[in-house]
Amino acid sequence: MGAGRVSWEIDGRLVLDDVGVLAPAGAVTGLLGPNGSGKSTLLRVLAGAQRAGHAASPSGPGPAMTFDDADLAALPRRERARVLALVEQDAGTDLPLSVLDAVLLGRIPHRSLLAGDSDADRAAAHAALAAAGADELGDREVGTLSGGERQRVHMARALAQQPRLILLDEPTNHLDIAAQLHAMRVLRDLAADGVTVVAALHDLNLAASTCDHLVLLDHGQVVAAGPVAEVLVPEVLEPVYGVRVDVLTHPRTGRPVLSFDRARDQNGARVPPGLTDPQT
Ligand SMILES: Nc1ncnc2c1ncn2[C@@H]1O[C@H](COP(=O)(O)OP(=O)(O)OP(=O)(O)O)[C@@H](O)[C@H]1O
Repeated sequence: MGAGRVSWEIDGRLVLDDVGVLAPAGAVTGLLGPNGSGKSTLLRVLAGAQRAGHAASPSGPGPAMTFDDADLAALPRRERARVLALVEQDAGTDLPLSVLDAVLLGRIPHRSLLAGDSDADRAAAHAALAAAGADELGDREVGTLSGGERQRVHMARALAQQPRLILLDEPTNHLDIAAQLHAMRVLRDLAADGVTVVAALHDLNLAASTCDHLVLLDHGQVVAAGPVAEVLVPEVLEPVYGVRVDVLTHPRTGRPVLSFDRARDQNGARVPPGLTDPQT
């Protein structure tokens, strides 16, 4: 996925300031950043689903995001849904909908407008539920599920959509540790099948263990982007998050493992972020 430049204004405030995102195909890209840095807004703008606010200069004309050279925002909704799935944070529903029916919604872009669910649609929905670790929930009503169960169902709906680009907003925030690892495995498998995966994540260690590529936002701007080993370093993270960061190396995987502490000097006084001495 290649992005042009995205600027977005809400209530007169620039919440995305000339943001460009490149997400390699067949890779898991982690979208990182502190609260309010613009991750959810960016994902929704890229998916054409952002309702509040409007595009702003200085981005100027041109597509916000291209996928296989097509301007995704310009695609008709139905066509876009054949390419792209968005898994939103806490996307609740008040409809009395069974889990299976909720997952079958992901099949709509792939069938003719008046057709009902085919056997193939049902098979795809059951396969998606199984892949998301939710195969026992099919008969439940979505509104009765726990947060983690609902999160698996949202993932299953997106998998049933069989997208080539999947955008996920905090896909693991309600999941227990085993389910988190399972969800990230699912994303890695999608990437191995050639799907472009972009996931907003708060857990930097989950990003370290799973992602190939990272984009770090701060105050609506991209402050770092690149391979995991280049972005998850104290010089980049400390000024953005305002904490002290130590980076170790995982003995088995060789990937970074991060430890965090409040930034302090030798006397125990708090120091401005980014000024910690890596020797202490
Ligand atoms: N509907 C809205 N009305 C006003 N401001 C909004 C609206 N939606 C988002 N914002 C503001 O835009 C900024 C970016 O919000 P966004 O939700 O994209 O951040 P985020 O990085 O996803 O945050 P978090 O990690 O807390 O989920 C924030 O300052 C937020 O308050």
